[in-house]
Amino acid sequence: MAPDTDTGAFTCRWAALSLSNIASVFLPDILLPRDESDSMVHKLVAVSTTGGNEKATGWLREHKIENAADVKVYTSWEEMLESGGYDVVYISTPHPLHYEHVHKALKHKRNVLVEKPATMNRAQYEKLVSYAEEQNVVLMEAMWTRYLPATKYLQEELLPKMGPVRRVYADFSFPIVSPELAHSSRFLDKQAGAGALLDQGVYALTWADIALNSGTAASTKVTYANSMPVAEVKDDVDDINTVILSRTGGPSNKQEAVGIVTTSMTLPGSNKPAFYRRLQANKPAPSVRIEARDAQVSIPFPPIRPEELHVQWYGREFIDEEGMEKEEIIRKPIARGWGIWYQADVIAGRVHERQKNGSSRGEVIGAEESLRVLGYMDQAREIGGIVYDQKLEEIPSSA
Ligand SMILES: NC(=O)C1=CN([C@@H]2O[C@H](COP(=O)(O)OP(=O)(O)OC[C@H]3O[C@@H](n4cnc5c(N)ncnc54)[C@H](OP(=O)(O)O)[C@@H]3O)[C@@H](O)[C@H]2O)C=CC1
Ligand SMILES: O=C1OC[C@@H](O)[C@H](O)[C@H]1O
Repeated sequence: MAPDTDTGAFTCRWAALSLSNIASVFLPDILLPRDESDSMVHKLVAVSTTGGNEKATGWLREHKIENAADVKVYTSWEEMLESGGYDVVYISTPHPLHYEHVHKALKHKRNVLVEKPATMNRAQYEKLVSYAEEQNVVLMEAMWTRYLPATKYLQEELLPKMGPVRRVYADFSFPIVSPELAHSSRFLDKQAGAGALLDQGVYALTWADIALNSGTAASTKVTYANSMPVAEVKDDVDDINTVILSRTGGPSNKQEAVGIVTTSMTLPGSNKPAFYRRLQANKPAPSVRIEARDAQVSIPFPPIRPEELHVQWYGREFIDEEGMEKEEIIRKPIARGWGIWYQADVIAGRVHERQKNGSSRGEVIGAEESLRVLGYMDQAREIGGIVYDQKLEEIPSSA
């Protein structure tokens, strides 16, 4: 356990398994300066990279990591997992490697934050969930969107007041793939888990899950799926996907609702420079629309990083002089940086609690939600015909 700072804040020490593109967003984001009154700070203490010392040194310099000289560099991820000396390991390798990397981390009793999608399928994550519990550590899927202020406000304050949800549209389409993109990129290489459903659908399905499953005992499953691959790429890499979820059940089957979920890695438009900058565009067409009995709420693009909720309440008191429903815009801005750090505070907080108070069993933050969404992706793949090499889907017998 790291000593608390002079201000009494908990210092959460991080190790990074891989210096991936997203690690270059996540790590600088968690290291941004914080208010003195904050109850925790994050510190990077170890990295492992297959790119060797040169990649690590260049990366630490490029990202201006303050304590770079003290960051231990490993060229073997196994060795880093074995050695310890940190509170949480952040795993951001391509998704077909998540199972093996998380499993090894749990074996060494490391707390783990693993990038989305947590694994290739539900069965793999089920296995990791029970293993984390057995090993008495904390595991969490890095579904960062769930932990942002706008999402939390929607779930905790707005949805409970909107009456039963009847329909949700959720789209995450973002043109990552262009004709110029190398076929070896993880976005087009099936061995690296390429495909819009696992990469982007996981967010859109998360929104459908939030809308359909918050505060209800009803059950939701995929009833239709259609998948169109990226043109002119050798393996079928799924691109334009349409998935329909149906919710049934609840008292007298009154909780019927539908979710329409879409993805694309080629629509809308072309992929030109400034990938992450383009993700900051607040486009007027909503990416998510949740329709309930008493109101509807829309979320502008990008649905991975909402900062505004556009709400229309139904009822006479909300009608303007022209007979139209008034729109209320609720702003819930991200306090600093990209906002991917909120989830880091969540897992660090749990780890700190457990270090202070002790624990006899591990815990998986958001386990039910992650498992439900992985289950929807399994069902959609089955119906829509999205197939990966069986080896990527296995649970190795030694594990
Ligand atoms: N939360 C979010 O917003 C985002 C999440 N993601 C998720 O993060 C994951 C990574 O995506 P992305 O950053 O685009 O990936 P990249 O292709 O940029 O990086 C993947 C990295 O994994 C490491 N790696 C690859 N193969 C191996 C191996 N066999 N053994 C050990 N390490 C290996 C390498 O890092 P090194 O060279 O350092 O060893 C490589 O650079 C995916 O699961 C993706 O879905 C991606 C983008 C955004
Ligand atoms: O998680 C992600 O967020 C941004 C996307 O465009 C990217 O493909 C995906 O991996």
